Amino acid sequence: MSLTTQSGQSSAVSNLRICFYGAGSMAEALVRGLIHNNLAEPGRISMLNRQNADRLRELHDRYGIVTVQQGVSPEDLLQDADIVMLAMKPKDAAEAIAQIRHLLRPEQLIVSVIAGLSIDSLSRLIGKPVSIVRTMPNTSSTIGLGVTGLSYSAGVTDRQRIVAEQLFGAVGMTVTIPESMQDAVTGVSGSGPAYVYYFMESMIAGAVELGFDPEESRRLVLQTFLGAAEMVRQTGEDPAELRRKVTSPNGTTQAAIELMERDGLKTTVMGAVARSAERAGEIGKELERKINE
Ligand SMILES: NC(=O)C1=CN([C@@H]2O[C@H](COP(=O)(O)OP(=O)(O)OC[C@H]3O[C@@H](n4cnc5c(N)ncnc54)[C@H](OP(=O)(O)O)[C@@H]3O)[C@@H](O)[C@H]2O)C=CC1
Ligand SMILES: O=C(O)[C@@H]1CCC=N1
Repeated sequence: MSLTTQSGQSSAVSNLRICFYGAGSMAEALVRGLIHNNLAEPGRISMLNRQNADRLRELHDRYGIVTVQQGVSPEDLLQDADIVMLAMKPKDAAEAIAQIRHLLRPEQLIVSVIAGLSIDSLSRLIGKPVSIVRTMPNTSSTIGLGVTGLSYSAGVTDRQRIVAEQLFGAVGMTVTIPESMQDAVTGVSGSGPAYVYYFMESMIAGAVELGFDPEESRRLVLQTFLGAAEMVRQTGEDPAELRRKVTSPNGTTQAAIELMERDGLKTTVMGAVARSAERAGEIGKELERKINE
Protein backbone atom coordinates (compact mmCIF):
# COMPACT_ATOMS: atom_id res chain seq x y z
CA MET A 1 0.00 0.00 0.00
CA SER A 2 1.36 3.43 -0.90
CA LEU A 3 0.52 6.26 1.47
CA THR A 4 -0.16 9.83 0.55
CA THR A 5 0.40 12.93 2.66
CA GLN A 6 -2.44 15.27 3.67
CA SER A 7 -1.67 17.35 0.59
CA GLY A 8 -2.34 14.25 -1.51
CA GLN A 9 1.27 13.86 -2.67
CA SER A 10 2.83 10.44 -2.40
CA SER A 11 5.49 10.33 0.24
CA ALA A 12 9.16 9.38 0.10
CA VAL A 13 8.74 7.86 3.55
CA SER A 14 5.76 5.59 3.07
CA ASN A 15 7.67 2.52 1.88
CA LEU A 16 10.43 2.85 4.42
CA ARG A 17 10.77 0.98 7.70
CA ILE A 18 11.43 3.11 10.74
CA CYS A 19 12.84 1.70 13.97
CA PHE A 20 12.65 3.88 17.07
CA TYR A 21 15.41 3.04 19.54
CA GLY A 22 13.94 4.59 22.70
CA ALA A 23 10.21 4.54 23.36
CA GLY A 24 9.62 7.59 25.54
CA SER A 25 7.51 10.71 25.20
CA MET A 26 9.36 12.15 22.20
CA ALA A 27 9.27 8.86 20.29
CA GLU A 28 5.55 8.51 20.98
CA ALA A 29 4.88 12.11 19.91
CA LEU A 30 6.52 11.40 16.54
CA VAL A 31 4.86 8.02 16.04
CA ARG A 32 1.42 9.40 16.82
CA GLY A 33 1.95 12.29 14.43
CA LEU A 34 3.26 10.05 11.63
CA ILE A 35 0.38 7.60 11.91
CA HIS A 36 -2.35 10.22 12.33
CA ASN A 37 -1.04 12.17 9.37
CA ASN A 38 -1.03 9.02 7.26
CA LEU A 39 2.68 9.25 6.53
CA ALA A 40 3.70 5.84 7.78
CA GLU A 41 1.89 2.56 8.26
CA PRO A 42 2.01 1.19 11.82
CA GLY A 43 3.34 -2.14 10.48
CA ARG A 44 6.44 -0.35 9.17
CA ILE A 45 7.19 1.36 12.47
CA SER A 46 8.94 -0.53 15.25
CA MET A 47 10.02 0.45 18.73
CA LEU A 48 12.68 -0.79 21.11
CA ASN A 49 13.54 0.32 24.60
CA ARG A 50 15.83 -0.80 27.39
CA GLN A 51 13.55 -2.77 29.72
CA ASN A 52 10.03 -1.43 30.04
CA ALA A 53 7.90 -4.20 28.47
CA ASP A 54 4.63 -2.63 29.67
CA ARG A 55 5.45 0.53 27.79
CA LEU A 56 6.02 -1.40 24.53
CA ARG A 57 2.75 -3.28 25.03
CA GLU A 58 0.93 0.02 25.59
CA LEU A 59 2.42 1.52 22.40
CA HIS A 60 1.55 -1.56 20.37
CA ASP A 61 -2.03 -1.53 21.65
CA ARG A 62 -2.38 2.19 21.07
CA TYR A 63 -0.83 2.48 17.59
CA GLY A 64 -0.44 -1.05 16.19
CA ILE A 65 3.32 -0.63 15.81
CA VAL A 66 5.74 -3.57 15.94
CA THR A 67 7.74 -4.41 19.06
CA VAL A 68 9.72 -7.44 20.19
CA GLN A 69 6.49 -8.71 21.72
CA GLN A 70 5.32 -9.58 18.19
CA GLY A 71 8.11 -12.16 18.08
CA VAL A 72 10.68 -10.19 16.06
CA SER A 73 14.16 -9.83 17.51
CA PRO A 74 15.59 -6.37 18.24
CA GLU A 75 18.46 -7.23 15.89
CA ASP A 76 16.06 -7.90 13.00
CA LEU A 77 14.06 -4.74 13.71
CA LEU A 78 17.20 -2.62 13.65
CA GLN A 79 18.82 -4.33 10.67
CA ASP A 80 15.65 -4.24 8.57
CA ALA A 81 15.03 -0.54 9.22
CA ASP A 82 15.72 2.09 6.56
CA ILE A 83 15.63 4.77 9.25
CA VAL A 84 16.88 4.31 12.81
CA MET A 85 15.57 6.98 15.18
CA LEU A 86 17.69 7.44 18.28
CA ALA A 87 15.35 8.66 21.04
CA MET A 88 16.90 7.97 24.42
CA LYS A 89 18.09 10.48 27.03
CA PRO A 90 21.56 11.93 26.41
CA LYS A 91 22.96 10.17 29.50
CA ASP A 92 21.95 6.79 28.03
CA ALA A 93 23.09 7.48 24.47
CA ALA A 94 26.68 6.19 24.59
CA GLU A 95 25.75 2.86 26.14
CA ALA A 96 22.67 2.41 23.96
CA ILE A 97 24.54 3.12 20.72
CA ALA A 98 27.42 0.84 21.72
CA GLN A 99 24.88 -1.99 21.95
CA ILE A 100 23.61 -1.57 18.38
CA ARG A 101 26.38 -0.06 16.29
CA HIS A 102 27.46 -3.43 14.85
CA LEU A 103 23.93 -3.77 13.42
CA LEU A 104 23.89 -0.44 11.60
CA ARG A 105 24.40 -0.37 7.84
CA PRO A 106 25.92 2.48 5.77
CA GLU A 107 22.77 2.87 3.66
CA GLN A 108 20.54 3.44 6.69
CA LEU A 109 19.59 6.96 7.71
CA ILE A 110 20.34 7.60 11.38
CA VAL A 111 18.10 10.28 12.89
CA SER A 112 18.85 11.58 16.36
CA VAL A 113 16.52 13.65 18.54
CA ILE A 114 19.01 13.62 21.43
CA ALA A 115 19.61 17.09 22.90
CA GLY A 116 23.23 18.20 22.79
CA LEU A 117 24.66 15.17 20.98
CA SER A 118 26.67 16.48 18.03
CA ILE A 119 26.92 14.80 14.65
CA ASP A 120 30.65 14.33 15.25
CA SER A 121 30.11 12.67 18.67
CA LEU A 122 27.38 10.45 17.24
CA SER A 123 29.58 9.44 14.27
CA ARG A 124 32.33 8.51 16.69
CA LEU A 125 29.94 6.49 18.83
CA ILE A 126 28.75 4.61 15.74
CA GLY A 127 32.31 4.21 14.53
CA LYS A 128 31.63 3.75 10.82
CA PRO A 129 30.45 5.99 7.98
CA VAL A 130 26.69 6.57 8.18
CA SER A 131 24.33 9.35 7.16
CA ILE A 132 23.14 11.30 10.19
CA VAL A 133 20.34 13.81 10.67
CA ARG A 134 20.55 15.69 13.96
CA THR A 135 17.17 17.06 14.93
CA MET A 136 15.51 18.99 17.71
CA PRO A 137 11.75 18.44 17.61
CA ASN A 138 9.24 19.21 20.36
CA THR A 139 6.33 17.34 21.90
CA SER A 140 3.72 19.36 19.98
CA SER A 141 4.60 16.96 17.14
CA THR A 142 2.00 14.74 18.81
CA ILE A 143 -0.77 16.88 17.30
CA GLY A 144 1.02 17.91 14.11
CA LEU A 145 2.01 21.33 15.46
CA GLY A 146 5.66 20.60 16.26
CA VAL A 147 8.74 22.55 15.27
CA THR A 148 11.88 20.63 14.30
CA GLY A 149 15.34 21.98 13.61
CA LEU A 150 17.23 19.72 11.15
CA SER A 151 20.98 19.52 10.48
CA TYR A 152 22.72 17.02 8.23
CA SER A 153 26.05 15.20 8.22
CA ALA A 154 28.18 15.66 5.12
CA GLY A 155 27.19 12.32 3.58
CA VAL A 156 23.41 12.83 3.63
CA THR A 157 22.00 12.63 0.09
CA ASP A 158 19.30 14.89 -1.37
CA ARG A 159 16.90 11.95 -1.23
CA GLN A 160 17.64 11.42 2.47
CA ARG A 161 17.06 15.14 3.14
CA ILE A 162 13.65 14.85 1.49
CA VAL A 163 12.87 11.82 3.67
CA ALA A 164 13.89 13.69 6.84
CA GLU A 165 11.91 16.79 5.88
CA GLN A 166 8.84 14.67 5.12
CA LEU A 167 9.14 12.74 8.39
CA PHE A 168 9.23 15.83 10.53
CA GLY A 169 7.12 17.93 8.14
CA ALA A 170 4.32 15.42 8.78
CA VAL A 171 4.29 16.41 12.44
CA GLY A 172 4.73 20.16 12.11
CA MET A 173 7.07 22.83 10.77
CA THR A 174 10.69 22.12 9.90
CA VAL A 175 13.66 24.48 9.76
CA THR A 176 16.99 23.47 8.28
CA ILE A 177 19.72 25.04 10.37
CA PRO A 178 23.49 24.88 10.64
CA GLU A 179 24.43 22.44 13.37
CA SER A 180 25.89 25.34 15.38
CA MET A 181 22.28 26.55 15.90
CA GLN A 182 20.95 23.25 17.30
CA ASP A 183 21.48 24.27 20.93
CA ALA A 184 19.74 27.57 20.22
CA VAL A 185 16.70 25.87 18.68
CA THR A 186 16.60 23.62 21.76
CA GLY A 187 16.38 26.74 23.96
CA VAL A 188 13.57 28.24 21.89
CA SER A 189 11.29 25.53 20.55
CA GLY A 190 12.62 22.24 21.98
CA SER A 191 12.08 23.26 25.60
CA GLY A 192 9.66 26.04 24.63
CA PRO A 193 6.36 24.19 25.17
CA ALA A 194 7.32 23.78 28.85
CA TYR A 195 7.72 27.56 29.26
CA VAL A 196 4.26 28.08 27.82
CA TYR A 197 2.77 25.40 30.09
CA TYR A 198 4.47 27.04 33.07
CA PHE A 199 2.91 30.40 32.15
CA MET A 200 -0.46 28.67 31.77
CA GLU A 201 -0.06 26.95 35.15
CA SER A 202 0.69 30.35 36.71
CA MET A 203 -2.34 32.01 35.13
CA ILE A 204 -4.59 29.12 36.18
CA ALA A 205 -3.29 29.48 39.76
CA GLY A 206 -4.03 33.21 39.58
CA ALA A 207 -7.57 32.55 38.33
CA VAL A 208 -8.19 30.10 41.19
CA GLU A 209 -6.95 32.73 43.67
CA LEU A 210 -9.57 35.10 42.24
CA GLY A 211 -12.33 32.58 42.96
CA PHE A 212 -12.80 30.50 39.77
CA ASP A 213 -12.81 26.76 40.22
CA PRO A 214 -9.84 24.89 38.67
CA GLU A 215 -11.83 23.65 35.65
CA GLU A 216 -13.23 27.10 34.83
CA SER A 217 -9.75 28.56 35.32
CA ARG A 218 -8.29 26.03 32.88
CA ARG A 219 -10.95 26.80 30.24
CA LEU A 220 -10.50 30.55 30.55
CA VAL A 221 -6.72 30.33 30.34
CA LEU A 222 -6.67 27.80 27.51
CA GLN A 223 -8.97 29.91 25.33
CA THR A 224 -6.92 32.99 26.13
CA PHE A 225 -3.75 31.23 24.91
CA LEU A 226 -5.41 29.79 21.81
CA GLY A 227 -6.94 33.15 20.91
CA ALA A 228 -3.71 35.07 21.46
CA ALA A 229 -1.61 32.59 19.43
CA GLU A 230 -4.15 32.64 16.58
CA MET A 231 -4.19 36.45 16.65
CA VAL A 232 -0.43 36.49 16.11
CA ARG A 233 -0.76 33.93 13.32
CA GLN A 234 -3.81 35.29 11.53
CA THR A 235 -3.11 39.03 11.74
CA GLY A 236 0.64 38.70 11.14
CA GLU A 237 1.07 41.57 13.59
CA ASP A 238 3.97 41.83 15.97
CA PRO A 239 3.13 40.44 19.45
CA ALA A 240 4.32 43.78 20.93
CA GLU A 241 1.79 45.66 18.76
CA LEU A 242 -1.02 43.26 19.69
CA ARG A 243 -0.10 43.72 23.35
CA ARG A 244 -0.31 47.49 22.97
CA LYS A 245 -3.85 47.10 21.60
CA VAL A 246 -4.93 45.31 24.78
CA THR A 247 -3.31 47.89 27.01
CA SER A 248 -5.46 50.96 27.76
CA PRO A 249 -3.61 53.94 29.27
CA ASN A 250 -3.72 53.67 33.03
CA GLY A 251 -5.95 50.61 32.71
CA THR A 252 -5.88 47.08 34.08
CA THR A 253 -3.42 45.54 31.59
CA GLN A 254 -0.95 48.39 32.10
CA ALA A 255 -1.08 47.73 35.83
CA ALA A 256 -0.37 44.02 35.25
CA ILE A 257 2.44 44.56 32.72
CA GLU A 258 4.08 47.14 34.97
CA LEU A 259 4.22 44.50 37.70
CA MET A 260 5.77 41.98 35.28
CA GLU A 261 8.36 44.55 34.17
CA ARG A 262 9.14 45.57 37.72
CA ASP A 263 9.77 41.90 38.57
CA GLY A 264 11.92 41.37 35.47
CA LEU A 265 9.73 38.74 33.81
CA LYS A 266 11.00 39.47 30.28
CA THR A 267 14.61 39.26 31.44
CA THR A 268 13.81 36.00 33.24
CA VAL A 269 12.19 34.46 30.15
CA MET A 270 15.06 35.59 27.90
CA GLY A 271 17.46 34.15 30.48
CA ALA A 272 15.54 30.87 30.51
CA VAL A 273 15.77 30.53 26.71
CA ALA A 274 19.51 31.21 26.89
CA ARG A 275 20.00 28.84 29.85
CA SER A 276 18.29 25.97 28.03
CA ALA A 277 20.55 26.53 25.00
CA GLU A 278 23.57 26.71 27.27
CA ARG A 279 22.53 23.48 29.01
CA ALA A 280 22.24 21.75 25.61
CA GLY A 281 25.85 22.81 24.99
CA GLU A 282 26.91 21.49 28.39
CA ILE A 283 25.20 18.16 27.71
CA GLY A 284 27.05 17.99 24.38
CA LYS A 285 30.40 18.65 26.09
CA GLU A 286 29.67 16.03 28.80
CA LEU A 287 28.96 13.49 26.05
CA GLU A 288 32.14 14.46 24.21
CA ARG A 289 34.19 13.98 27.37
CA LYS A 290 32.58 10.59 27.95
CA ILE A 291 33.38 9.50 24.38
CA ASN A 292 37.02 10.63 24.74
CA GLU A 293 37.54 8.73 28.03
N1 LIG B 1 10.63 15.31 25.70
C1 LIG B 1 10.83 16.37 24.91
O1 LIG B 1 10.11 17.38 24.95
C2 LIG B 1 11.98 16.35 23.93
C3 LIG B 1 12.98 15.40 24.03
N2 LIG B 1 14.01 15.42 23.14
C4 LIG B 1 15.06 14.41 23.26
O2 LIG B 1 14.46 13.14 23.09
C5 LIG B 1 15.21 12.17 23.81
C6 LIG B 1 14.24 11.30 24.58
O3 LIG B 1 13.53 12.10 25.49
P1 LIG B 1 12.17 11.61 26.13
O4 LIG B 1 11.35 10.93 25.09
O5 LIG B 1 11.62 12.76 26.86
O6 LIG B 1 12.77 10.50 27.16
P2 LIG B 1 12.00 9.34 27.96
O7 LIG B 1 12.71 9.22 29.27
O8 LIG B 1 10.54 9.58 27.93
O9 LIG B 1 12.34 8.02 27.09
C7 LIG B 1 13.63 7.51 26.96
C8 LIG B 1 13.54 6.17 26.28
O10 LIG B 1 14.87 5.71 26.02
C9 LIG B 1 14.92 4.31 26.34
N3 LIG B 1 16.29 3.88 26.61
C10 LIG B 1 17.12 4.28 27.58
N4 LIG B 1 18.29 3.62 27.52
C11 LIG B 1 18.18 2.76 26.48
C12 LIG B 1 19.03 1.77 25.94
N5 LIG B 1 20.24 1.52 26.45
N6 LIG B 1 18.58 1.08 24.87
C13 LIG B 1 17.36 1.30 24.36
N7 LIG B 1 16.50 2.22 24.84
C14 LIG B 1 16.90 2.94 25.90
C15 LIG B 1 14.02 4.19 27.56
O11 LIG B 1 13.67 2.83 27.76
P3 LIG B 1 13.26 2.26 29.22
O12 LIG B 1 12.03 3.03 29.64
O13 LIG B 1 13.00 0.83 28.97
O14 LIG B 1 14.44 2.55 30.12
C16 LIG B 1 12.86 5.09 27.11
O15 LIG B 1 12.00 4.36 26.25
C17 LIG B 1 16.20 12.91 24.71
O16 LIG B 1 17.49 12.76 24.20
C18 LIG B 1 15.76 14.37 24.62
O17 LIG B 1 16.87 15.24 24.63
C19 LIG B 1 14.07 16.30 22.11
C20 LIG B 1 13.11 17.24 21.96
C21 LIG B 1 12.01 17.38 22.88
O1 LIG C 1 14.55 18.82 28.62
C1 LIG C 1 15.25 18.28 27.76
O2 LIG C 1 16.45 18.07 27.96
C2 LIG C 1 14.62 17.88 26.45
C3 LIG C 1 15.28 18.55 25.27
C4 LIG C 1 14.31 19.59 24.80
C5 LIG C 1 13.10 19.29 25.53
N1 LIG C 1 13.26 18.33 26.38
